[in-house]
Amino acid sequence: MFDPQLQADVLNQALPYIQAFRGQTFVVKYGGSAMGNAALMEGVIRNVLLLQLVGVRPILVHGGGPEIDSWLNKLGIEKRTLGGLRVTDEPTMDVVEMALAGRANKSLVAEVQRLGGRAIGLSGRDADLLQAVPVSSELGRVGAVTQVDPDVLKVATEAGYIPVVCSVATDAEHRALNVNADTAAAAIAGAVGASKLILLTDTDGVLADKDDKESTISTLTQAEAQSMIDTGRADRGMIPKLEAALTALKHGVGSVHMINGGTPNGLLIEVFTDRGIGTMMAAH
Ligand SMILES: Nc1ncnc2c1ncn2[C@@H]1O[C@H](COP(=O)(O)OP(=O)(O)O)[C@@H](O)[C@H]1O
Ligand SMILES: CC(=O)N[C@@H](CCC(=O)OP(=O)(O)O)C(=O)O
Repeated sequence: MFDPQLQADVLNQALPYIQAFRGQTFVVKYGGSAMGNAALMEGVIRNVLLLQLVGVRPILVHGGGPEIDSWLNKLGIEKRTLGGLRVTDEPTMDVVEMALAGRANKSLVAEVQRLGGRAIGLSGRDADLLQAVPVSSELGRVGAVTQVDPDVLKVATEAGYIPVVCSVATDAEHRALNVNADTAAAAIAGAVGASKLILLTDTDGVLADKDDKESTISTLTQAEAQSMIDTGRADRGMIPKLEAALTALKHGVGSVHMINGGTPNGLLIEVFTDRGIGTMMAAH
């Protein structure tokens, strides 16, 4: 039942967090695995809008692995991955860009607008936001970020827009490269001086045992994260996530949070209460 006293208490308890985070930039990475359901997406975007209204500058970076997979499938192009990254030949790169910069980006922009916010959709190729070089010949058009030009993000956030960024980057010849979205989010978080990088995915955080959904690690040190990668306790999508977290912390981001995009109000719980959910990695 609606309890006005309880509702007022909740708002009141958020005061110290709102005071602490006002004016700070948070990069929120929304993974394709947690983007599939319209009701969940609405919940996440409402939380992002609330963050902005209490003075945080949110930047939304998104993936769209399942969206890419479904278009590859329709076009009869085989999917291959290596170490959690998509092997990206030229036809695959076309599909990646169409799916990420097109469908995935615009559906998030539309959702922000529908819920009363102002969003500007960007690809890493816009304003040279994400510059990259090919990682290896084996991976084809997969890019490693070499430089971020955060200017356009600054202009947009200062004007009250929520930037919605997809992880397609530009190479030196102005051609597209496919960057893992966690990697892109970490590079952006470092370049804009974000205080938090929040990765929303489809597990409750980093699992000590990847086959046991109940084994979420609440606090992970950088050494433990490295060891999970080295010993194979993290695989597939979790490897780029842990590597991204380590990169972000190295570049001055205050903390990295990995939470389930499907937990109702998960973002608000993580940011505005001391009962964090998911996995937190701090700089020290
Ligand atoms: N130790 C681990 N803890 C949590 N998830 C793990 C772990 N190792 C592998 N994974 C896998 O990583 C997946 C998340 O990565 P991914 O599918 O790329 O998500 P997103 O689209 O959110 O980036 C999980 O669904 C899980 O299958
Ligand atoms: C190089 C590489 O693997 N790029 C990713 C980019 C999208 C992504 O990262 O999406 P999620 O966040 O949903 O996993 C891909 O092609 O799937």
